[in-house]
Amino acid sequence: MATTTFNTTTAIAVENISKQFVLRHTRSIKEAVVWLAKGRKGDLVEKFFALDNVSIDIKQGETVALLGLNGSGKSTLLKHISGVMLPDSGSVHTRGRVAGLIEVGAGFHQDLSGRDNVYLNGAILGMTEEEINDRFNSILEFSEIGQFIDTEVKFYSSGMYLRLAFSVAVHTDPEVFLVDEILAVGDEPFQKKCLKKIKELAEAGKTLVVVSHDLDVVSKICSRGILLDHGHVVFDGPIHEAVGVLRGK
Ligand SMILES: Nc1ncnc2c1ncn2[C@@H]1O[C@H](COP(=O)(O)OP(=O)(O)OP(=O)(O)O)[C@@H](O)[C@H]1O
Repeated sequence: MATTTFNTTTAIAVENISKQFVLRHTRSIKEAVVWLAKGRKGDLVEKFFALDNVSIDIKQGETVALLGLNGSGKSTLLKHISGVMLPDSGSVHTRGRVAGLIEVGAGFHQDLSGRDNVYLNGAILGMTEEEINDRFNSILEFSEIGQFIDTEVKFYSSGMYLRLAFSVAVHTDPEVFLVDEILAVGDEPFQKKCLKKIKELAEAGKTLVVVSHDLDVVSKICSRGILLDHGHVVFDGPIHEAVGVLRGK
C-alpha cells in the first residue's frame, strides 16, 4: 500500500483514494422481477471504479498535468483535489487556498447579476468582502465582461461564464490552482490570456494541476505528467515522457 506523508513542501497529498460510481444502464422489467423473486440477492445496480486506490504527492510549486483517454478518471480526480467530491475510501489533503475552474458555472447563481456573482463566488473561494471590493475592478477588467456585469448570468454565454469565473478564481491569490478542460469554451484571445495568467501563477511558485487533452499546451506549462487509465495511475514522471507514453511512443 502506497503511503504519502504530508510534509512542509507538500501541496496536495492524495492517499489511496477510491471512488465507485453506479454504471447507469436501464434494466428490463424481467431482470428486476428475477432479482425480486430471488429475494433481492446480489446487486441490481452495477458499480465500477472511476478511481482505484490512487495515491499522488504533489509538492508546492509543481506544475502537473493529469492525462489520459476519455473516461480515465482525470476530472474525477481533480474534483477530489478541489474538495467538491469525497472519496469512498482514502484521503485528500491540500495546503493553502485552492481555487480554479472545475465546471463552468459551478458556484454561480443563475438569478443573480455578474456583479453579485463575483461577490458570491469570491466568498465561496474564501475572499473577504473587502478583498473583493479592492479587486473588483481588476476582476472586471480581466474578464472583459464590460457592461454585461449587471446582467443576470442566466443570460451569459458559456464563454462569458468562463471569463468571469476564471477572473474571480485567479484574483483569489490561490496557493493551488486547478484547471479542467473548460478553457476550451473561451475564444482564442481569451484562452491565450488565461494561459499567460496560468504561466504567471506557476512562475510565482503556485502549485498547478491541469486536466487537458491539448498535449502541446500542457507540455508548455507543466513539468510533470500523471497518466490515468481506467482509474489507475499508469505513469507519473516528466511531462514529455508522459505525453510520449500516451501517444504510444
Ligand atoms: N457523477 C457521476 N456519476 C456516475 N458516473 C460518473 C460520474 N462522474 C464521472 N463518472 C464516470 O466516471 C468515469 C471517469 O469520468 P471522468 O469525467 O473523471 O473522466 P475523464 O478522464 O475526465 O474523461 P474526459 O477526458 O472524457 O473528460 C467515466 O466513466 C464517467 O462516465
